[in-house]
Amino acid sequence: MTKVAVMGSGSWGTAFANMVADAGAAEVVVHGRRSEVVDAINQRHENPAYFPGMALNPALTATADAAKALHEADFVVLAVPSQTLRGNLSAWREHIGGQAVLVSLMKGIELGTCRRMSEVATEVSGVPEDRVAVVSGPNLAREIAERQPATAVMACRHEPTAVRLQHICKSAYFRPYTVTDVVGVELGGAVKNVIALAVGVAVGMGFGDNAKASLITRGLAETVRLAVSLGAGEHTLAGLAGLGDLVATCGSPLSRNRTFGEKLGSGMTLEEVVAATSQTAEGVKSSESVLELARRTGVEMPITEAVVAMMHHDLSPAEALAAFMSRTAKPERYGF
Ligand SMILES: NC(=O)C1=CN([C@@H]2O[C@H](COP(=O)(O)OP(=O)(O)OC[C@H]3O[C@@H](n4cnc5c(N)ncnc54)[C@H](O)[C@@H]3O)[C@@H](O)[C@H]2O)C=CC1
Ligand SMILES: O=C(CO)COP(=O)(O)O
Repeated sequence: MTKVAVMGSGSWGTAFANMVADAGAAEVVVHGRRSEVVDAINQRHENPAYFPGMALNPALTATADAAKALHEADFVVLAVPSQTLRGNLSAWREHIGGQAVLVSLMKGIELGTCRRMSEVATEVSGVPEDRVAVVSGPNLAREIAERQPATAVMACRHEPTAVRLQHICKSAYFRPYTVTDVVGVELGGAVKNVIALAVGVAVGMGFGDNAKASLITRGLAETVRLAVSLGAGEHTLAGLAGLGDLVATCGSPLSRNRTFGEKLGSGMTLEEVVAATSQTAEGVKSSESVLELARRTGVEMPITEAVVAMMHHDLSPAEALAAFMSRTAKPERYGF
């Protein structure tokens, strides 16, 4: 039987592993760092750190031994924070089999290098691009752990690899589509976290659906500008990994990025928000890499600029709003 190793037992790693176990076409093992989480998954079929009281598939197993998880794995699913992937994968690569497919669940851009996660995965592991895939879309982990219906895209330059991944993920409540535009899918996922921070700030400031919809729509426009400049197909951003994920994340109180922004918008200081956040809010760090990519490609990204200024340069939400609203009047453009 196909073996899937999910490296990371946090929110999305656990929900994804459980979803693949439910799909029934593969044997699934999760690698976690904490023995209490590993023991709880094996003995009580529960991850008390992320989804207390929620029943996981009893066939799902866990191990704290990375080599054991990776042994003879056909698919190696990477579910760690974007900024730690390079370090994590460096430790794991010697145990990854010669024909394994790497699958990134991550939505971030590496600080310093501005690399997408599939690029980091290829560079560190030596696994060729044809065997590196990305899963993205409107996938709030808790809803999927609750077995609510969802869709996603499985992206790989080599379509047969995406189809293999689709086969092991398809279930009664999860409908995966395939695409070959890895650049568009990864940029869609990384930038939506930045836009979700901005939406969260607006929500925290007490604004309603007009502000939210405006940020989502203009956020999509700047995402398309960047992604197309870097080689993506425009239509990908109108799909699940672009618009779909933006709508889900920006509309949901379950989003860690939106929640982070909301706390800042409601008056907490950045330090207080950081101290109150235990899970990964990727947009906080990735916003700097996204802005750097925009500068390199000469693309204008005003919402991203405002987010970077609020997250890293002490601009207050009120100042960011004033700066955004006083921009020069212009015709509406979607993309270019
Ligand atoms: N939670 C969600 O709803 C979704 C998350 N994602 C993406 O999946 C990726 C992982 O996110 P989550 O599972 O939600 O994050 P999380 O914060 O819930 O879990 C991160 C996991 O990585 C592990 N880890 C391994 N090495 C680490 C290190 N050096 N530092 C910190 N943690 C380390 C942690 O122990 C933990 O199990 C992110 O890129 C996120 O954007 C994508 C779709 C949905
Ligand atoms: O990517 C997500 C939903 O698709 C989850 O968003 P957060 O990381 O903001 O929780």
